[in-house]
Amino acid sequence: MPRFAANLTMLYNEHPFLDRFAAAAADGFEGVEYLFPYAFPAEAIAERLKAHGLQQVLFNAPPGDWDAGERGIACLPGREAEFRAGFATALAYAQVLDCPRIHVMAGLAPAGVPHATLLATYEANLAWAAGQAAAAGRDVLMEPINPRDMPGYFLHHQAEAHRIAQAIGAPNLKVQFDLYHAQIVEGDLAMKIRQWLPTGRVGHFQLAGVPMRHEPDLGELHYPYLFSVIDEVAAQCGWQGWIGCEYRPARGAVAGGTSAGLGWLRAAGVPARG
Ligand SMILES: O=C(O)C(=O)[C@@H](O)CO
Ligand SMILES: [Mg+2]
Repeated sequence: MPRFAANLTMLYNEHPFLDRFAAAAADGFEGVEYLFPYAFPAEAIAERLKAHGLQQVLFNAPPGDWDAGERGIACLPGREAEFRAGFATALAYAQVLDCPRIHVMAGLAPAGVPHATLLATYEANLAWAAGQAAAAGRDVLMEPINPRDMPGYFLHHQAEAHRIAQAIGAPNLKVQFDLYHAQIVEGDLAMKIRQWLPTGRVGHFQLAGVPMRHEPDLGELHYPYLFSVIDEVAAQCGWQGWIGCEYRPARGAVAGGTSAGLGWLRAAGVPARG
C-alpha cells in the first residue's frame, strides 16, 4: 500500500496549525505536507515533526502575493529575482525540515503575454531551481492544476509538465501527479499512472474525492483500485514516494471532523496510532 501524508493546510483545520502535527500522527499518518511553512520558524516545525515521529514530505516555495490572488511566480517575466530569493528561502526551510521535495507553483498566465514568453520564463526558473536543489539533495516539483479550482493557472496537463521536465533534463525536476486535478482535466487515471510512473519523473501523488474535493471515498473515483495500480506499477519500477491527502474533510465543520472521515485510510490498511 502507498504511504500517505496528511496535508495540514486542508486537514485538521479544527486545530491551530502547529497542533495539526499531533493530530495527524495520532490518526496514523507517517508523513505531512502543507502549502507554506513561512509563517513559523523552521525550528518550531521541526520540533513538532520530531516530537510526533513524522516525516516532512513536501511544501511549496513562496508563491508571490497569495492574499492578492497570486498562485506562484515561476512563469512571470520580470519576477526572476523574487523567484530566486523565494526559492532560496524554501531551500533553507527544506534543510531544517529535512524535506526532500519543494513544489514550485507556475503562476497565473497574465493577459497579453505570449505563451512562448511565459514558457521560456518558467523553464529558465525551473532549470535554475533544479540546479540549486540538486546541490542540496532536493527535488523540485511542478503540478498541473485544474482550471475550475484555479482559473488561468499556467499548467493544466500531466503531459505538458512531463514534456517540460524532459526538455530541461534535470533528474531532480519532477511532476506532482494530483489525482484530483488530473481526473477533472484528463480522466483515464489508471492508464495515466501506468504511463507516467515508470518514467521516473513522478515525484509525488496527491488525492481527493472528485468533484467536491472531500474525502477520497466520496465521489466518482474508486481509490482502492487506483492504490492497487500505484502499488503494482511502483513495485515494477521501484518508485517509493508518498500520496498527499489534500482534501477538505466533509465532516471538518464538526469537532474531530478530519478524524471522523478517515474510514478510507483504515480500509487502506493504516491503523490509528494515538
Ligand atoms: O492545490 C493543489 O492541488 C496543490 O497541491 C497546491 O500545492 C497548489 O495550490
Ligand atoms: Mg495538489
